[in-house]
Amino acid sequence: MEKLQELLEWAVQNGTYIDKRISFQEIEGRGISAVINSDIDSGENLIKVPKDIFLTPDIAESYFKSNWKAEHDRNEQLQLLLARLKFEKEDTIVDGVNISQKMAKYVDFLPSDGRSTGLPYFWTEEEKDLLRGTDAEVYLKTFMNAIVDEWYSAVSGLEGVALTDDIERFYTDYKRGDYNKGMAIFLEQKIDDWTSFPAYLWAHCILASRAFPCALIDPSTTTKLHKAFLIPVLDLLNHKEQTTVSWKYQDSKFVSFNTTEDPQNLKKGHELFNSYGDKPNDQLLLGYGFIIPDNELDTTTLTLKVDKDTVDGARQFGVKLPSDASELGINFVLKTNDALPEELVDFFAYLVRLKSEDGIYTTRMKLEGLANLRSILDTKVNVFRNFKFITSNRTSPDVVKLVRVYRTSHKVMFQSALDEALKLEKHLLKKYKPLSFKKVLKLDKTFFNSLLLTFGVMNYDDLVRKKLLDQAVLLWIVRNANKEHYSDEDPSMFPAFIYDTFIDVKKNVPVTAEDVVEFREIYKSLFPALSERIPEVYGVGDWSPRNFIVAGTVSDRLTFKRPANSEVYFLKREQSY
Ligand SMILES: C[S@@+](CC[C@H](N)C(=O)[O-])C[C@H]1O[C@@H](n2cnc3c(N)ncnc32)[C@H](O)[C@@H]1O
Repeated sequence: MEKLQELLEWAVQNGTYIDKRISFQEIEGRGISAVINSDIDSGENLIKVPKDIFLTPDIAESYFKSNWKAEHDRNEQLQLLLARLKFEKEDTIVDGVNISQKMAKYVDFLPSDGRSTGLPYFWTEEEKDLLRGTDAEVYLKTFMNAIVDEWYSAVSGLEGVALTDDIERFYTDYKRGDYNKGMAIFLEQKIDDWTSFPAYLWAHCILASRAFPCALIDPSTTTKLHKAFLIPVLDLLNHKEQTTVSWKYQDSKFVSFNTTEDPQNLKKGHELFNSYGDKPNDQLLLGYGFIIPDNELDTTTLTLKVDKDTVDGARQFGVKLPSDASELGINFVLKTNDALPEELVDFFAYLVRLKSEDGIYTTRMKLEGLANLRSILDTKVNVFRNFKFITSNRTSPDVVKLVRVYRTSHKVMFQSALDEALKLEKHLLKKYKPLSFKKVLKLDKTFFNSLLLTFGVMNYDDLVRKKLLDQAVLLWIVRNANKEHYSDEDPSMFPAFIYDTFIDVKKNVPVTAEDVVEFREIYKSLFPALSERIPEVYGVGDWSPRNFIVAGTVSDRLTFKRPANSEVYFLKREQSY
């Protein structure tokens, strides 16, 4: 708190304006926070910070000048300058100004070490393990690798700064994978070299969690939103989702903070919030070290790996894949308010399409695809549900609590996707009202009796239990093809689309040697017994093995088996909307 007071006094002495109705205090779980002392009815100009105390990339550029040899299109220079200000005892002079002295109160106030930034880069290995299998785990590794490379490129390109052996060794060992485990121990050491990786990572975390976009003060950076600068005091405000604020660069002299938050939320005792932008929990966790329970803007990723032909084929078919989709992975983003994106359903439909379904999404494809998607989502939910939290004296209760909420929010998103997939399946079945095999058995009493007599099947569930469902479907498809031979039966029992598909397949699809092998056993288990026992059904028309093979293809093309209850439906080949 003493450092906070010193920071505020310094800022005010240097021209900062802080509305008297705001004070700063520590709030459990959020650190320093801005609290309202008396009701605010208009949120204009509550804080104004003069440009003279900003820490900008320009200052960093002036400091490094021609000594800087590396490429830099991110925040490398400012991060390195900040690391120097924090961890180097010698003064840093920029264009004759002693920046170390000038910014001392600000730099002293900033978290004293990496761990205190709260960002997961500085978590213990045991804490990072708690993120296993989540998007945050992937981001953490990917970003850490990128920051290491960015740092090494920056420091090794610094003219006049000789890198220590330790630095060189760290980089080589890191690249070899020696730090895959053990990074935490390395990062726990006291930082005493401003060019070291821990110093740079600390500075990266400070910019990630406190900086503002340069575009605010420098129009030339409007397309480079990652370019950042620091505004003392304004960076003391915490974040609230969907709060409406604005920062204005007035007369190119100072940045003001303004809020149009509902005055009900600006009453005495409330906290004055900033907005860090609309962010899902992964971004909040990686950038700020906190997350929002029940975050309406949350997202999770379902990553699928398929070969290049499938990625290209899906695109050609018209599936709207994410732009970065490739054979390395397709990342489908599931959102809290859009748990089951259409393109994900389309992609799964595409994966199960048959040659005969080229060009359109049939209802069968949609239903079959959904069934497969549901099984993947179900696995995801179970992985989250069964995750065991291993805690020890190397896992802080705060981190455990945070990861619990994070993991729960992801489990909930996968569960919502699963619920949506089930709803969509029900909706499609209701909309297209396909003929169910259960209904067929009710209508076609002769056929059902034949199953009763030969297999002792009493009802549909019996068929499923005795694993005779698939055979029964094939038998009925062949019976349907033989419909002209059943003059006593009601012809409306035999739908034309199944008959027509049968004729079409028989005419156009060649029988392969594999087909013969596949159907031989099934056929032998049924014939000639069936035709001998129930000749009125199986002794008329064509019950040859060939027709069985054709029925197999017809079944592939026209049926969908609902995983929840093994109900089989016959679906016309038609576009699903
Ligand atoms: C820009 S600083 C805000 C000032 C900060 N509270 C401090 O003590 O200096 C951002 C940091 O504040 C904390 N923070 C901001 N908003 C928060 C929130 N809604 N919940 C929890 N922590 C929050 C996080 O530690 C974050 O990294």
